[in-house]
Amino acid sequence: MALNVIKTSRISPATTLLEPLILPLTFFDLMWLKLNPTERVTFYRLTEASSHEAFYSMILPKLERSLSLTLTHFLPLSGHLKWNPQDPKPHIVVLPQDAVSLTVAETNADFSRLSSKGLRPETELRPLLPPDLHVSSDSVSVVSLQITLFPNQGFCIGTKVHHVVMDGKTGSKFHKTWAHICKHGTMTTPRDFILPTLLDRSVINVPSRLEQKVLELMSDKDSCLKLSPCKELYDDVFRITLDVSQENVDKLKERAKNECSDDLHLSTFVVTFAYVWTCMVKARGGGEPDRPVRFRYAVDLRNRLVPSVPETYFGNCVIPIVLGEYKAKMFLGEDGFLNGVKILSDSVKGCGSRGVESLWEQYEEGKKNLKMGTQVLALTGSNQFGIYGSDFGWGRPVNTEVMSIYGNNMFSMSARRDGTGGVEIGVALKKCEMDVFISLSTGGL
Ligand SMILES: CC(C)(COP(=O)(O)OP(=O)(O)OC[C@H]1O[C@@H](n2cnc3c(N)ncnc32)[C@H](O)[C@@H]1OP(=O)(O)O)[C@@H](O)C(=O)NCCC(=O)NCCSC(=O)CC(=O)O
Repeated sequence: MALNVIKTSRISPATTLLEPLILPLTFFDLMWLKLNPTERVTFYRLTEASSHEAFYSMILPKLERSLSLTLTHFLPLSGHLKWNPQDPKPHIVVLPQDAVSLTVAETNADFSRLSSKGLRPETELRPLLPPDLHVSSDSVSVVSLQITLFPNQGFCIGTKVHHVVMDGKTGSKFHKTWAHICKHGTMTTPRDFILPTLLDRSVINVPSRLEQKVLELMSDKDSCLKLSPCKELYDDVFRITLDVSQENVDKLKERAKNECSDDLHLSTFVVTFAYVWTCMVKARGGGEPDRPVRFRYAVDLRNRLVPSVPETYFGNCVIPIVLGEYKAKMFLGEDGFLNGVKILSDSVKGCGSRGVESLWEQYEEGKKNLKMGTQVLALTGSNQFGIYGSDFGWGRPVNTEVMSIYGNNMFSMSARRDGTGGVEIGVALKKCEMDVFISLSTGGL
């Protein structure tokens, strides 16, 4: 696949910032200081009438103008992460001249194949992501974007976002706001993403000692702005999207109910996560049944804190939940699915009743005690974000993929494109494990 970079521009917010905007990182932001950026690609099909010329004369200028307008509501995205030597913690700073880097590229690749849900090599999708976040001696940018045209077929928006600046909920709101402004030319307020965004950090009400704890665990100050080295990308990693229909979700819920009389929290999230994790453990092989496995997901605390955090809050309000250590054999047998459901059901129930400090302590302990060789299966994204609602004026996305799961042990979740319930699960695995995963996951439904 050939990729030709046409231009790289800097898109600034359509507002005049008279003074720098300084946003201290909260406990929930600091947690993600060392994490690799969240990466996503989203594909849009163009109609036959949208020629190559129309893309450059009409579509691209519209995308650029609406991005600039959107950034006025999401100002921190054009800024940088900085940590001054005299400050106890880092902050995001937005200077009047700051802008977001937008790369425009063209490719001769087959749009239909790359944007399909079928098996695709990871290496063919990664060029659709923008260049890495710009790191200088004392700061790092927080967002990088790329729009790639597939002439006469469609285009793709690739994003890299430093997780310290926003979580998945704020991120999907950004994407949907950009789409809405592009389609309608203005920000009439749709019900599901109320503007303006709230930058006030005082709405995050957690014990102040937690910030110190997270800083101790996450960083040494000298190297705080360097992200962890990227995970190695193997040539033989493939990606697939597993479509779990509402009917299949209902069957999984029914199966859990029939196998267990306990009062379980049987949500779509719980049953599909448990189902996929048993397939992932089995895909690794049953040769070492005593090997340690862990599971990780994030919980949104906006409605679980007291007082709750307004829906309009811009930033992070999620905390990772680590489940384990378990032995692989617990998920290899007939009762593997039910074991997963019980663990997750208890965990989700606990998120509502346990305080933030207790959730943090569990995570901290897990991070410190991680044994070498543990298979950590992590879930990213959520079926509650409605990411397929981002229509820029040329229809809903044909596909959207979280790309930062290439590390071979992560998978992503979103609601399905057609809005008829169920979920999509994005998986990236080495080919040998992928073959087993496909036969197990499709066979079991
Ligand atoms: C902790 C959770 C994952 C748990 O999700 P759940 O869907 O299980 O639970 P929920 O409380 O939200 O409730 C919704 C579902 O539970 C059902 N439900 C509620 N009470 C129930 C009960 N007593 N018994 C059975 N079902 C019940 C509802 O009908 C619905 O099901 P049904 O669904 O079947 O209709 C979620 O609450 C959450 O916080 N999601 C957001 C996570 C997030 O933000 N992730 C992104 C992290 S950042 C990231 O990853 C990076 C990035 O993306 O950029």
